[in-house]
Amino acid sequence: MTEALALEGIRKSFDGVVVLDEATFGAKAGEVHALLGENGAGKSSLMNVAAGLYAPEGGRILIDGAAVSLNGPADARARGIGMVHQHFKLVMPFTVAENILLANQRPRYRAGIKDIRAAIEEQSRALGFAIDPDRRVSTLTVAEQQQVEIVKVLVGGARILVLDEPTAVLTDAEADQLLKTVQTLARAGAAVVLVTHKLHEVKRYADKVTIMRRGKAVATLDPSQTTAAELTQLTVGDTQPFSPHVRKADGAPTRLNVGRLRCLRADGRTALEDATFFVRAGEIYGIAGVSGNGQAELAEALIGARQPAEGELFIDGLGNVAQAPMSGARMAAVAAIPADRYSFALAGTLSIADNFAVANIGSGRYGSLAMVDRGAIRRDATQAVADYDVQGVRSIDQRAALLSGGNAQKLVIAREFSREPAVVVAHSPSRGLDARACNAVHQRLLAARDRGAAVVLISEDLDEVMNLSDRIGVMTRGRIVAEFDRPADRQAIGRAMVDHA
Ligand SMILES: Nc1ncnc2c1ncn2[C@@H]1O[C@H](COP(=O)(O)OP(=O)(O)OP(=O)(O)O)[C@@H](O)[C@H]1O
Repeated sequence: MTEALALEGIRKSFDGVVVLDEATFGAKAGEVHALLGENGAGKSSLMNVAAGLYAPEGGRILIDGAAVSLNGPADARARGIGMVHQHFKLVMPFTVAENILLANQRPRYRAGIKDIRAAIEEQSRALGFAIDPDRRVSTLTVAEQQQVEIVKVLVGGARILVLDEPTAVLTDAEADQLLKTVQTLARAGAAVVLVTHKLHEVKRYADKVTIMRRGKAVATLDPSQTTAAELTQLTVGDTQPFSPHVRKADGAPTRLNVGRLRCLRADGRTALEDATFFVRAGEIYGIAGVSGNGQAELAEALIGARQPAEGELFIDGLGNVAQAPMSGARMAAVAAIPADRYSFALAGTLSIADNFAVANIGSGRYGSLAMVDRGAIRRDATQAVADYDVQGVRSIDQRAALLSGGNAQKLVIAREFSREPAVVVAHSPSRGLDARACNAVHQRLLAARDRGAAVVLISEDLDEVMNLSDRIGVMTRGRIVAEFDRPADRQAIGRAMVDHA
């Protein structure tokens, strides 16, 4: 059968650095084709070529067997290629319907919005999503925004669907539901490309898998005939599995104390309701729960990006900072690894060095604001990039937005751990990381704990929470509804999530 999408010998470089090196990839209608590869291997770049965002320097693009030259993203969309990006491209103050209308222009706004609303409702129903077309995107959780992105490309008539790490922000159950839906779309005739780092998704949902390494597609395999260990080996080479030892923090001082914290969402609805827990020095406190139950708001409140409506937030050495303005001392004390790195952690248009400096400037380590020691910043940024294996850095003066998703996350982590924070707040810290980088981040969290930091690990990935946490709180509807000591019973945690929902 002819491939719906074929990319042959694609070449692309940036600033003279080769990013795609004769990469070849094909996706057939009716199939889910996974694309695997370590952070920075070129997966997003290759798909950006397919989506008309990057013009290739060599090679051919074929749609249904016919060579085409894509004249930008609108041209790719018109030919049935729809891509959902790692970093969503939604306009936050607009409603769902307005966003989808914007991406799929209609001649007249009024008729257009009615028409689009009906299309959204139809697609959402078919996909099993509960999307309200009139909700403002800024009030949606990350998982809901992901669904809007998928509906957006389907409303646009995509039949070649490229999903760049679509489940990175979803819980296991949400991811399963999404991938089942995606599989159904494929069976109904779509060609689906699934960029992912999650091997179980490849094994369970993909009909084929292509592995990329350093800009090349090095193998295409049948996932049912390949073990997860073989896929890991092909993707990142050997990685060392590790087992975190448990540290008993009983009796250690409390470094973070959250009492009856209440936060409202932008639309006035309550996101956090009486959230109460504490974390001791030398302890990882994991927060498990279905996404959208207040985790994002909690993380934002803890890192100072959101002011709580009520409640207390004690940080060791700083006192109650619930209503306090952001300060250099707080930035120095709390390491912030938020789930949405481009909203809260990185400024894409600033250089890598400036992004590195920004969270450390208040500490006085680089002089005063009036006299910044740029030499020291450059030295530390260069060292951190090396220590944390941030790849794809031609120069620390390059814009952070040019890093691959996983490498941008490594930069955030490098910066946040470059000081010795008393409290670490990590929300989905391994989102978008390949197996090796994910292991490295887990090791860093454990090292921070062993050094005496209080670590809050918020993650929708229950395995991650269970593997690393010394204690686990289950969060439902903005409250910690149950707590478990290690070793926690997975079933009991699952029940707590559901019982209180
Ligand atoms: N517009 C751009 N300008 C400069 N460099 C770029 C640009 N887009 C991508 N790159 C570089 O190309 C390389 C491949 O990045 P890409 O995002 O394709 O990797 P990836 O396999 O998707 O990684 P990840 O799993 O981390 O998302 C990286 O080194 C990245 O910095």
